[in-house]
Amino acid sequence: MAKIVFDSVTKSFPTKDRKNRRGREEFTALDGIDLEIEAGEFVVVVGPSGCGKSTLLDLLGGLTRPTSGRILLDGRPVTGPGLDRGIVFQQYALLPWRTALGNIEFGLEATGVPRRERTHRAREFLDLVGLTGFGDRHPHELSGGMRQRVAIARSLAYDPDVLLMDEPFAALDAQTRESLQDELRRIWQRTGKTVVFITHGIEEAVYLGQRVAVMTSRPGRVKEVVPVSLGTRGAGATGEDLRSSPEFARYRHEIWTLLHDEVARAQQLEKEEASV
Ligand SMILES: Nc1ncnc2c1ncn2[C@@H]1O[C@H](COP(=O)(O)OP(=O)(O)OP(=O)(O)O)[C@@H](O)[C@H]1O
Repeated sequence: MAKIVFDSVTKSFPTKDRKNRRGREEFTALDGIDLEIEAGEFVVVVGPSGCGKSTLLDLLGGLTRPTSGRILLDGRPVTGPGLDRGIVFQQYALLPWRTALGNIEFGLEATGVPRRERTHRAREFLDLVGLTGFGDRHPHELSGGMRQRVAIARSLAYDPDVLLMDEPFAALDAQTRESLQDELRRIWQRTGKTVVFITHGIEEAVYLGQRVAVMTSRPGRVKEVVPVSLGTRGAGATGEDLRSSPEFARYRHEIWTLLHDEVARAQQLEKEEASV
């Protein structure tokens, strides 16, 4: 059985809309999501703004429950958050009063790892994300990219099977973003984690994903899942080689085409709502 299964998952929220005040109308954010993710896979989810990407990740993180359908992790329904899933958000969510090392250790405190072992393990993960020597810095003394590295290290330190990432690089400048994409691929290859990664960026999706799930505009459904196989990913290929290859351009175009109508529809919906 797949590591993660979304089985006809629907998520609705109660609405305060004037239009819907009569009956018990609800706002449907996700409608019948079916998606299976294998252990060790890197799956990227793209979709227009407001199509329910974060909601999908929150459900998998156990931060919220589906209205109908099931989400299975290792065959068992997700009923709440757990240490088997690490979450990295767009905003760093680091504790400002703790050092980089202290923030990574924080993730280990809940797991009952003894203090000395915690420090040792935190250093290991600080090294893994390329921050050797920065352990004593506080978040305000680190750049945005470094803070996000700390957030990734913190999520990895307690060794979750699954890493859930909600636009983790969206707030970074282009060069930092690209170098963190490389780091993340390297870490994924080394650790074998299952990664579910959300982004607005088509290039980011093609670069990172083994499969890219394209969602429809609201209510979010999975429109198509595109397997990405970049032959040029072989030994010695740089990020630049990959991004400028014809096959990369082909995938980018395929996903762009799938998204194009959905983005137009999402924008139309927004306009209609603004004029009510
Ligand atoms: N707790 C909530 N209560 C009511 N509506 C919500 C709630 N959470 C999300 N929504 C609505 O559900 C829809 C999907 O939201 P979500 O944040 O999952 O979309 P998204 O695809 O991640 O958007 P973006 O790309 O802009 O971050 C949005 O219209 C949002 O306003």
